[in-house]
Amino acid sequence: MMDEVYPIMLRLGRQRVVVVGGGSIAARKVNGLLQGGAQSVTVIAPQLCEKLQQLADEGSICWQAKRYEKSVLKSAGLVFAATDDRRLNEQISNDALNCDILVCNVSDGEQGSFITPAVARSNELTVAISSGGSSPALVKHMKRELEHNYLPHYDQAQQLLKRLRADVLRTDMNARQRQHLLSLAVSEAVEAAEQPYETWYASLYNRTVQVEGEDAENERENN
Ligand SMILES: C[C@@]1(CC(=O)O)c2cc3[nH]c(cc4nc(cc5[nH]c(cc(n2)[C@H]1CCC(=O)O)[C@@](C)(CC(=O)O)[C@@H]5CCC(=O)O)C(CC(=O)O)=C4CCC(=O)O)c(CCC(=O)O)c3CC(=O)O
Ligand SMILES: NC(=O)C1=CN([C@@H]2O[C@H](COP(=O)(O)OP(=O)(O)OC[C@H]3O[C@@H](n4cnc5c(N)ncnc54)[C@H](O)[C@@H]3O)[C@@H](O)[C@H]2O)C=CC1
Repeated sequence: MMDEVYPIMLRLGRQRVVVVGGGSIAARKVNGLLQGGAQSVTVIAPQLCEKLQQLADEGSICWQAKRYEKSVLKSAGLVFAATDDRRLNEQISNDALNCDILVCNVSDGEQGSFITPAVARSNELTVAISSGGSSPALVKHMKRELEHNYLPHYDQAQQLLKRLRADVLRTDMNARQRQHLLSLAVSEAVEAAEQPYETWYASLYNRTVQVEGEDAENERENN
């Protein structure tokens, strides 16, 4: 049984990510990293599989054609120990942990400091699913289901609510009014695309101001 885990959404940007190993599992991790916006991925391996070779050829990743040595961890922010040698993966994990670098050990999930969730994406929505290492095949299945049957349903609502929230943040509504308006909007957003944005916005605004007015009146009466 794995310990509890704490999920976060990382902005990797130029952060240096080091992947040790160049096989199919390393390739899957690299793919996820690139999809997640990583701009500096270095792969350390004497040999690369076809997919990684292609990414190296097109300049999407950096390849150092050599065996692991501790110095490759220098200035890394994130490390994947993804060779086919369990003992080496453990060594890499310990080296990284000793330098306070976040590390994932692909041959023993309990050994590193993080594990890789399955990730379902649809536009700006990202859902990360984890079984804490107990069933990777199940989270892979759930990811597919979310991507095909669930997330697309919210695409339009997400775009609409993004615009609405930006507009609302520009008004002089107070935090309570904003919260009221936005939670009202969420309950309507899936259907809201059928009317012009301005009409919907005005309706939300009027209802929020009205409810807030009634609330303030009730408060005065109670005091
Ligand atoms: C702990 C973790 C560490 C980590 O890698 O981060 C880990 C560990 C291990 N996986 C193993 C096996 C498999 N892993 C997959 C698939 C995925 N594995 C992923 C994550 C994780 N795997 C982390 C936990 C995630 C969690 O549960 O929350 C996914 C979600 C994300 C990704 O890899 O990107 C990706 C699916 C997403 C996608 O495809 O999009 C499949 C299915 C398949 O390949 O079809 C199998 C075969 C079936 C099976 O065994 O269940 C083995 C045994 C190796 C051996 O036999 O030697 C270990 C070692 C161990 O158990 O510790
Ligand atoms: N976490 C996960 O999702 C999963 C993990 N696994 C584990 O992942 C391991 C790797 O699997 P694959 O990628 O399929 O293996 P693979 O055999 O395709 O690739 C192994 C890679 O490690 C490299 N390597 C070996 N010794 C090295 C060293 N000293 N320094 C640097 N690189 C070195 C090789 O050059 C090769 O590129 C498996 O042993 C298995 O335990 C397997 C399935 C899923």
